[in-house]
Amino acid sequence: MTRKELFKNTLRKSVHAWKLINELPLSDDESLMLRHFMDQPGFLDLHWRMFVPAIKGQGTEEQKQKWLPLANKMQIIGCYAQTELGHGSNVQGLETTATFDPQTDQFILHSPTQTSSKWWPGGLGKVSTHAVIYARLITDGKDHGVHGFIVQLRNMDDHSPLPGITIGDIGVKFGNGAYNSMDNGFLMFDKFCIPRDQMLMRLSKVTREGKYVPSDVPRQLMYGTMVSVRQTIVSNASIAMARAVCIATRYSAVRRQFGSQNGGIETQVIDYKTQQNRLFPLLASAYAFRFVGEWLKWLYTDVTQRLEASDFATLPEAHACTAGLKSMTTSATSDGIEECRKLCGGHGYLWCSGLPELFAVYVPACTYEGDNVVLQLQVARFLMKTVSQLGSGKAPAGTTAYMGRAKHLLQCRSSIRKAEDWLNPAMVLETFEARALRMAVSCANNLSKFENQEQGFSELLADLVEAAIAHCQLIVVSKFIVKLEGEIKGKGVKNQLKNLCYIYALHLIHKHLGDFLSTNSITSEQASLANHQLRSLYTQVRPNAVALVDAFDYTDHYLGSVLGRYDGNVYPKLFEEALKDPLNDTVVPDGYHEYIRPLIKQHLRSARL
Ligand SMILES: CC/C=C\C/C=C\C/C=C\C/C=C\C/C=C\C/C=C\CCC(=O)SCCNC(=O)CCNC(=O)[C@H](O)C(C)(C)COP(=O)(O)OP(=O)(O)OC[C@H]1O[C@@H](n2cnc3c(N)ncnc32)[C@H](O)[C@@H]1OP(=O)(O)O
Ligand SMILES: Cc1cc2nc3c(=O)[nH]c(=O)nc-3n(C[C@H](O)[C@H](O)[C@H](O)COP(=O)(O)OP(=O)(O)OC[C@H]3O[C@@H](n4cnc5c(N)ncnc54)[C@H](O)[C@@H]3O)c2cc1C
Repeated sequence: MTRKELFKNTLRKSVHAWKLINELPLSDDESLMLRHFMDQPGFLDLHWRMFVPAIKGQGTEEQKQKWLPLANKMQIIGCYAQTELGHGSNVQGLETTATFDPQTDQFILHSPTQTSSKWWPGGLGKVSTHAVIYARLITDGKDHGVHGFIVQLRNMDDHSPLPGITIGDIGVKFGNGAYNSMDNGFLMFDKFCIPRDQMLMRLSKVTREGKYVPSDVPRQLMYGTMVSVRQTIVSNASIAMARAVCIATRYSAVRRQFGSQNGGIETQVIDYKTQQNRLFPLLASAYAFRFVGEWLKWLYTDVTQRLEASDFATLPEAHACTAGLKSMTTSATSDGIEECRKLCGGHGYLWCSGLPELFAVYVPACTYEGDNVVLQLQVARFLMKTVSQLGSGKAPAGTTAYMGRAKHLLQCRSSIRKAEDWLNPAMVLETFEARALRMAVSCANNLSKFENQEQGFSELLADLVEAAIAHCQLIVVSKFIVKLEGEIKGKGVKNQLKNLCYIYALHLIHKHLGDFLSTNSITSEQASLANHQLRSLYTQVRPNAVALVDAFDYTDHYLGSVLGRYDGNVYPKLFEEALKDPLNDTVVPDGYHEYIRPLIKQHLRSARL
């Protein structure tokens, strides 16, 4: 499809989905499922995942009563317009202004520079009638920082932009189809006025007289919508990883190369240890991210309930966990999808493998909802704060509880003696805890050598990100272990999950061996025992690998991959797909008479001479 066709088709699908949701009707969870099967980014994502939650989270009761019924019935369509041409990560650096005019009781929205243009918001370019806009609030010449506003963008009769608004699509993005179904947009305000009651005022307010009343709750609650989406992105990472792994695993069982003597049957590529060493950790990651996603959903629900009761104690941890896990899982999944493409050899590069499209649509997850490095630095700040408070009497809680055992973890030596010890949950956990704590403490020690903490932080950014990743990996490993300790129906299933859990943990040890050795969390002998155990786990997973991806229950239609077909009938179907290509409509291609024939004839003539 051309971009225009793709966009229009996505509108058609979205509206059809909305119709089904209402007619059947579907529950929230079922609607989410429908979104997965629709399998295309579109304006509904931003309306439901960001616009509505922003009003719910930051609006007053009156604002919710006014706007939510309209939004819930989709009588208005909204998006989340925060990022600007000049600033995305640095939210405090946004330039759009919202100046209160006491004469008219309105805010005047203005884009003072080109870099202040809103740039990227999904659904903004062509669809949304409304947006939650983030702009610097100015009253009586004073800048109060960034706040949210509900703004109508387009005329409700003919969809034209309202006077004072310039709006459009930012252009083609990475890949052929992929994220191009979405109208990511730009927007400029030219002294555009909105009534005062359209500032989202649950947190801070502007009175009729123009007095600014600051929030009596943490201002970071303004970032709540991002926290909520980051949480869902973790579960989505598992879905995308599982999809790529399903394709690569099934195809690896079909594909044969080498290994035959005297023309006998060749080896299935899945039987090569190198293939297993690349594939099975990704299979394990798909399961691991699902379990940590379930846990994160619980954590998010818990913090939401606490916030409603004005208990803000766990907000920093919820922010650190959602930011860090969003970052870690999306980076691993993007890399994992690309690895799956390579695991499928040349055919993985074909569009009909399903992997190029999956990669193109998935990879912006490393950037949207917070650049992955910027988010890990938030985790690092949280860790440095926690380390600095050790010994102050305030015991670290939740995912940093292990830091409360700093004395032990800083000096303990791993008691792994034989390969099987690497299947001991307590020993594995302690290894990850020791590594994470030692990396964090080492950063904190290095930071303390700087007179200026911010300057020290800047200098140590790369180390801090590594410490943050180590902490996040510990969370994923620990939540997988907790899952195993819970009720799992069927001993066989439990055994398989156990194998995957230890593959996940031991492959991380192998991958980050430098961290584990340099922090003395393990010795090189223990590292080689871990490798030995990993190889043995691969052997145990091998006979069940295809069943473990069948368990994701993806239909062929959803997978959209010739290589990942359930029936394994890959080669005839590759031919079928090839023959569908428009280039094969004619035997002699368009352009033959114009370019190829004259070229060949010229050679023939010169050959005769
Ligand atoms: C699509 C493929 C097909 C199939 C998939 C199938 C289905 C998919 C289904 C649905 C999709 C799901 C979701 C997708 C929906 C939409 C996603 C699409 C598009 C994405 C939209 C966006 O990108 S919106 C824009 C996002 N922007 C960002 O994330 C900006 C990142 N920057 C920031 O968050 C902040 O600026 C910052 C955190 C980096 C820094 O903030 P600030 O400068 O204010 O803070 P400080 O560093 O000074 O810290 C101050 C203290 O505040 C704490 N803090 C910061 N943030 C938070 C927070 N959120 N909550 C709580 N506390 C916070 C910080 O820790 C500091 O604390 P101290 O104690 O140290 O003072
Ligand atoms: C597909 C897609 C959809 C999007 N949808 C929306 C939307 O609906 N609404 C919306 O408001 N926005 C949206 N965005 C914007 C998105 O949220 C931002 O692009 C994202 O937050 C990253 O910000 P940035 O582009 O400013 O990156 P930058 O911050 O400019 O990042 C550039 C580089 O600088 C590095 N960097 C930046 N700051 C630091 C630092 N402090 N320390 C170390 N390194 C740093 C980053 O790691 C990165 O390598 C979307 C983006 C994409 C790609």
